[in-house]
Amino acid sequence: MDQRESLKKAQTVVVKVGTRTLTHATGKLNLRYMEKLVRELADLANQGRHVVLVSSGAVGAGIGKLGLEQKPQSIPEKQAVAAVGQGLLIQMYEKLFAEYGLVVAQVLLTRDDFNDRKRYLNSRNALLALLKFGVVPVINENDTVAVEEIEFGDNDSLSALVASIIGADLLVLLTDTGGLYSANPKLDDNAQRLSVVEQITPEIRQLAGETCESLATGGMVTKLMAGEMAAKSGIPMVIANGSEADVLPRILDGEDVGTLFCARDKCLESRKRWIAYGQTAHGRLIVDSGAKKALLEYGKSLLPSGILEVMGDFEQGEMVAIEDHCGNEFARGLVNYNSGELQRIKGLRTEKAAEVLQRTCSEAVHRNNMVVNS
Ligand SMILES: Nc1ncnc2c1ncn2[C@@H]1O[C@H](COP(=O)(O)OP(=O)(O)O)[C@@H](O)[C@H]1O
Ligand SMILES: N[C@@H](CCC(=O)OP(=O)(O)O)C(=O)O
Repeated sequence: MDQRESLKKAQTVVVKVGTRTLTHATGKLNLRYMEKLVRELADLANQGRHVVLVSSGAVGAGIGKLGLEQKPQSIPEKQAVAAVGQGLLIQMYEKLFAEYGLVVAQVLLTRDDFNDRKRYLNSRNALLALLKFGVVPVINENDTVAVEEIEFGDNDSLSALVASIIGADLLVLLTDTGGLYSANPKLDDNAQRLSVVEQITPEIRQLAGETCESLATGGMVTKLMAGEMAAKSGIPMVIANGSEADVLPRILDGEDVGTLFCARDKCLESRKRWIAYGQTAHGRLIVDSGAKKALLEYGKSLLPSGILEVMGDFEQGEMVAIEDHCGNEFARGLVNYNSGELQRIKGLRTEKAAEVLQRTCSEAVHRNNMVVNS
């Protein structure tokens, strides 16, 4: 079936909207746009689809409300401004969705909520329960508590992770350009829109530039990262201009709107998605070329004998990045030893490792707990 045609059947749709589309340059909410967005989402819900909204704009709206000239630089100020803006956003969504008889639920997440598998599954179950009740979850990063170590930093990645954990059928990123262009259309008048991207290759990545807007985060770079995460989770993604008339119904009617990023046929199963995207790496294992080949080409587990260096401080069961000696990460997985133990047995054959630790020794990272880049 044509890739666009297949979008018609999407049952659960995650829509992410960026700051620049939700707020005016003053930081005040763009009410006309919010009304349009809510109307289109409500119409999708009326078609019997489940909709999830990932909405940025808390910092932008907070700036507008407090009459600040620019984005605050310090973390506490940014957190305070987000707390003000998030309230405004949800109040407006509640009012607008209520006009169409829909109930909204505010869901604020941080990266930390996904690190622990139990919390990850709890978040998923809560979101699925909301959808079962016919509620529209309105999700944002919990900016008021998220500091660097536990933040996503951009809602493009957050929306892809949300789509992945609830097993959505489509992710739509609404922004202020008509999709991915051959160059940044804000800077180059000759830039051409790409209609379909089969796979995010290094050439495609090269097209993506930063944002030109001071209130936005990430530009096309983070949108392509989201696309990669979605594709590997088996979910197609569309980037489109949120201001275009009827943009959401047209995408779901299979029209040639925005840029469609196709899903991979071979995608990761749920637990491996959590290993690949839900977790932050607690440490790094630098491995030799033999180990790299065994992992990438022969689908093997990582043995202590292939480890050259152990970096960072981690506990057994935590997620570590696996890198070659040039520092290229090519896999990640849950480690069977803590960092102190691995320091003592790195480079040793299994029998020798057992002698050193005085217990039976096995793989450093078992294949079942590992995801390799493909
Ligand atoms: N190749 C490209 N195609 C389209 N937009 C691009 C490209 N490279 C960079 N951009 C920039 O990405 C911006 C959209 O990202 P961003 O400002 O972060 O929006 P949002 O707030 O919707 O997340 C565009 O306004 C544009 O300036
Ligand atoms: N969580 C932040 C938005 C972060 C973000 O990704 O912004 P954007 O690039 O405008 O989607 C906020 O609500 O202000």
